[in-house]
Amino acid sequence: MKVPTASDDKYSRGVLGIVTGSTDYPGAAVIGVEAALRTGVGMVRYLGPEVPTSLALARRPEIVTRPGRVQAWLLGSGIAAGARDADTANRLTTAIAQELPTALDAGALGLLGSATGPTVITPHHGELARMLGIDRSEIAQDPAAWAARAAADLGVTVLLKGFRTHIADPYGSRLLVTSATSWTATAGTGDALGGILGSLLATHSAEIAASRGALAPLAATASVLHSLAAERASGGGPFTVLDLAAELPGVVARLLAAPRA
Ligand SMILES: NC(=O)C1=CN([C@@H]2O[C@H](COP(=O)(O)OP(=O)(O)OC[C@H]3O[C@@H](n4cnc5c(N)ncnc54)[C@H](OP(=O)(O)O)[C@@H]3O)[C@@H](O)[C@H]2O)[C@@H](O)CC1
Ligand SMILES: Nc1ncnc2c1ncn2[C@@H]1O[C@H](COP(=O)(O)OP(=O)(O)O)[C@@H](O)[C@H]1O
Repeated sequence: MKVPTASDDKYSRGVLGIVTGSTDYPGAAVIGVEAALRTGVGMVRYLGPEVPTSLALARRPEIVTRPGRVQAWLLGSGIAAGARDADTANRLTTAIAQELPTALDAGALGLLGSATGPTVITPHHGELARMLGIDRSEIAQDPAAWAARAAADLGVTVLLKGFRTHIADPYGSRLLVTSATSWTATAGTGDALGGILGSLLATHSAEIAASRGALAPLAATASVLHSLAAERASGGGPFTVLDLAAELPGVVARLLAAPRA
């Protein structure tokens, strides 16, 4: 995690561009924006249709909803692959063409073929099965092996979600994050993970530019932050996604204060 210094400003810390949410799934935009801001980023530029834009602004007036320079992108949560409006399709292709560090989720996973920049994909088992043209049960039998194979075949960093989250990259990194609580299996928690990951990509764009090998540890860090925030939000019982997001600043502070091994 990157700690701001006295010489930083909102731009030097990193700006995250977010193209998520739709008229059908506006909540995904709100969740991703909330999680990104609470993980710590210089600025969020949210670009989307009117309904999710209004909802995101109502919850988080600090976001900027005009296009402009960013250091990383989070694309696709809450966007149905087959039902993109022309503006959304245009925003997605424009973002991908910039070749910046990018997290591809949900409805943007199908754009992987045009993503030539440093890319992390964040599928659940059903989405990875669809991408690879295999049955979901095959992935469930050996998710670590399928994450590794997808990373090698697709040439990107893979974060395969589930109770166990497997992270693999084409350069040999293999990381595993086990969820602290299965109360996390609730709608929208994946959208929050996207926001956390996007925030880390934006604040570490220089490290990623120096080496795409930086993506896997950042993806694992996002997953750890997500799991710890879920554990705190849960306290042994159910929680909502915004409860998880509310725990993120405390989780970050606690990890930064912990002595390093
Ligand atoms: N508040 C909001 O705005 C929210 C918006 N959201 C947005 O909704 C959109 C659709 O996302 P989605 O994951 O619900 O459906 P989709 O990718 O079409 O998968 C369909 C098939 O895949 C499987 N499958 C599904 N989940 C699985 C799993 N965890 N692990 C394993 N397999 C799984 C299952 O297949 P089956 O069981 O039928 O074989 C299922 O029928 C997406 O844009 C997302 O961001 C959500 O985040 C919720 C909150
Ligand atoms: N049984 C489980 N126990 C703990 N965590 C889980 C479990 N199932 C899924 N998760 C986590 O919950 C999140 C679900 O993400 P996703 O499937 O994309 O859902 P959504 O699209 O509704 O946000 C992921 O972070 C995943 O790792």
